[in-house]
Amino acid sequence: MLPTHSFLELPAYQQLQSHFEQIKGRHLRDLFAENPNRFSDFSLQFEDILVDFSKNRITSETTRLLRQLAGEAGLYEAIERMFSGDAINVTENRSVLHVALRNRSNTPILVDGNDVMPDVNAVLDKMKGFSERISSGEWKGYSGKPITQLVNIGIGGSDLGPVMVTEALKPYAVQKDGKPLLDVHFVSNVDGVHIYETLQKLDPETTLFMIASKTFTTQETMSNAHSARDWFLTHAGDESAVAKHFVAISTNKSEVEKFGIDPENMFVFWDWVGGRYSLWSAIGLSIACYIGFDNFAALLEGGHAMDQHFRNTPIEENIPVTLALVGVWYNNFFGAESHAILPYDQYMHRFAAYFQQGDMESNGKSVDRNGKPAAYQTGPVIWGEPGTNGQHAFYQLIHQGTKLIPCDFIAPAISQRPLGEHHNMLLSNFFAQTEALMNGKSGEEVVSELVKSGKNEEEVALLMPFKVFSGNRPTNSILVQKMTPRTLGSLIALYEHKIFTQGIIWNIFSFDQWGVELGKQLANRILPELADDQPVSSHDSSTNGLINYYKKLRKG
Ligand SMILES: O=P(O)(O)OC[C@H]1O[C@@](O)(CO)[C@@H](O)[C@@H]1O
Repeated sequence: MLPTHSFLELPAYQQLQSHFEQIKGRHLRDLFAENPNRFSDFSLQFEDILVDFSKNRITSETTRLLRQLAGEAGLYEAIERMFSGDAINVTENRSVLHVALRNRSNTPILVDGNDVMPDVNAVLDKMKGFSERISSGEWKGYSGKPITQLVNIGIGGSDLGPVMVTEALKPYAVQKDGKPLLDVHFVSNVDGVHIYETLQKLDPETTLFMIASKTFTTQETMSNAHSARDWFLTHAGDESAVAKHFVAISTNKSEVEKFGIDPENMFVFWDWVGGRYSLWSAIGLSIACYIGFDNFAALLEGGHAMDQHFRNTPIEENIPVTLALVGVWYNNFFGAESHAILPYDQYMHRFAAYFQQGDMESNGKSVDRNGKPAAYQTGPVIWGEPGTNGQHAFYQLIHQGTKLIPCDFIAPAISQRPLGEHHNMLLSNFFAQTEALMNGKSGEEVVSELVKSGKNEEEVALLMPFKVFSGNRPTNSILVQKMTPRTLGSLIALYEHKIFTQGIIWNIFSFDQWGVELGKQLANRILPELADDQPVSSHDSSTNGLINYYKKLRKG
């Protein structure tokens, strides 16, 4: 087992507790007033990515103590252990090497004494060749037509990454006659609606299904894959056509063969790739086909550049570590329970959803690496929607609610789709919201506005309390020049390493996910009970009652 610390007993934790008592009441307005260089003192840059963390309730003493906390928690050693291929995923006895998938400098990375890079590069070459055969039209379906529709069938990490990236990089889609060559679809939910609605849009002669599953045993994915295969065969008629329209992406060759996919059409990855960290692997095949392999390679390059930044940059300039530490500050000292990711970029509309799995499946743990219950908060609830939509949905709570919601605002300086004043309007909101959250609006300002608007004394007295904004609500602003494949790759890797850093500080195992097993086990137990209309009594009264009511209702 790893030599591990107890978070609460770290000297820096105890110093941070007293520091918190000293500064928790400081207002950001005052922190900015006392340091005209606050923006430059609390901003970091990586390539074209500017990270402004000055609108956080921190001082230079806060960052000093937080960095000390990271050192005491063994962060530097932990980073080296990950990059060196040590089996840091202890409970599954696996390495954690999504960084190898994008290791474009090809330095050897050893797992059990073997350099994994030749295998990584062989799969990338196979992905390149396949994506080029699809985009050139060389790959033909059973009736001799080229492929124009891709369907990725997967869930969790076998879905969320490809969805997020193909949406975020839609402007980079391979084009034919002025529009995207490929329609890309994603089926994930076991709800029959999902596969049904997708199949309605497909031409079996020109559709290719990618069955993406690390284990190739996930109930949702295998059910959807079989339904897709059945649908396909009703049109194609002949089993031999399957090979032209189904490929598999998995670590499990025997299950792929059992499904009936030719191993030649299998794109492999390895157990040292976590599902939620797998978009860089063959799981990214739909991405590589949709945006072209060169753009997929640029995504990898961006991730690799951030890996090198994370591994080699001193903590004071280290962006993933900085964002991780600021998150620990709110999570463990201010008691914040969630963290909002708010991209001011409609193409990035699935970015927060992606990191719901990335962060919450990694750090949603309550037992530390010594197997002891964690007597402190660990991973936050991750949520978010694109701006400006969120402003019309939940910003009321962020501005005037009783909860502290640390927020990451993300925006590109250059729009992929410039149109009149739209981008300036978007960015004016991006800038205004963090300014408003920081400054708020005082009672005096509210009174003066109300008087100016003609309200009488009684109306002013009535309205004032409801129109005051306390401000002092913390945000990070991440401003990139343009959301290119490289920039997106760096941004994703940035958040991955933030999650890693927080896991080390909280002394938890971030790369297993035992918490997803119980629900699946119980569902597998209940499924056969639903096969007939006999009432059940093997559960608690609620579950029995619900199942029996379902059986009654479904009769119509
Ligand atoms: O890729 P697969 O093996 O089908 O797993 C899908 C998803 O299921 C999990 O919930 C694990 O069971 C996620 O960790 C994973 O990304």
